[in-house]
Amino acid sequence: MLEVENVEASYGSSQVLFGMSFHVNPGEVVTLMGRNGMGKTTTISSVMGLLKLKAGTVRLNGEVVSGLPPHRIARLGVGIVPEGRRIFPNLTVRENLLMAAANHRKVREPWTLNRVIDFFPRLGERLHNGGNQLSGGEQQMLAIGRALMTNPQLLVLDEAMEGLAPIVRDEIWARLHELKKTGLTLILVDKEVESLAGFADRHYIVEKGEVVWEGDTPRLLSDEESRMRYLSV
Ligand SMILES: Nc1ncnc2c1ncn2[C@@H]1O[C@H](COP(=O)(O)OP(=O)(O)OP(=O)(O)O)[C@@H](O)[C@H]1O
Repeated sequence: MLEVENVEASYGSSQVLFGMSFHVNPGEVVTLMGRNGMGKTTTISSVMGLLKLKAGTVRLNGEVVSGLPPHRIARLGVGIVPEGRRIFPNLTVRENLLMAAANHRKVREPWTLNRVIDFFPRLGERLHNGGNQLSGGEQQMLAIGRALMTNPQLLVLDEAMEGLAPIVRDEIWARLHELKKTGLTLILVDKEVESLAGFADRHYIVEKGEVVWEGDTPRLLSDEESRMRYLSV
């Protein structure tokens, strides 16, 4: 579904991605792991069209999308739950959700306001609260709900569990399991090997702007040396 090939990208004169390559098959859950500052978020920005590539290609369903503006890539069905959530603090929960609503690919059972509220009942209780009146967990649910309202075929979550209490994380993991069951393709950027291993199919470890390790979950769990080398802090 998604192929990222030899992507190079910079912020001004400082290069961050040096030949980033990975792929995601339809229905898969894939992680990008790695320590802080290694280029995971920059990789996501490159996929979303938020950063001009110096080299390399991004393909979605076989078609080159690198070079397209972000709104075109979003219309093709790539949804994002960005690092830091970025919900609109001055809009209500309902407004945050409705402003994202789109079904450009004409999916048969689209995500709607009611479906998102059924999925996250807590958002239903907070529908008329402002984005700035929500707890961290509720904000994260809203960020996921908002991305679902775009009816993505590929959903990217960047550090979705960051700063959340364990009980809230469990609640959100349970929802992500439900999304996986629907066949939605997911990319998770995260650092928590334990929770990711129980959920994802394959993993890529990013270091200094390139993939230095890849493998499925059993391989990740058995390769303690690589986990220590690339992921321990
Ligand atoms: N907007 C920016 N302008 C300049 N440099 C940036 C910008 N965003 C990120 N960087 C730098 O690019 C490098 C990669 O950052 P990136 O956010 O992609 O890493 P990451 O692996 O996602 O880490 P984290 O988990 O901390 O978000 C870092 O050195 C960072 O300081």
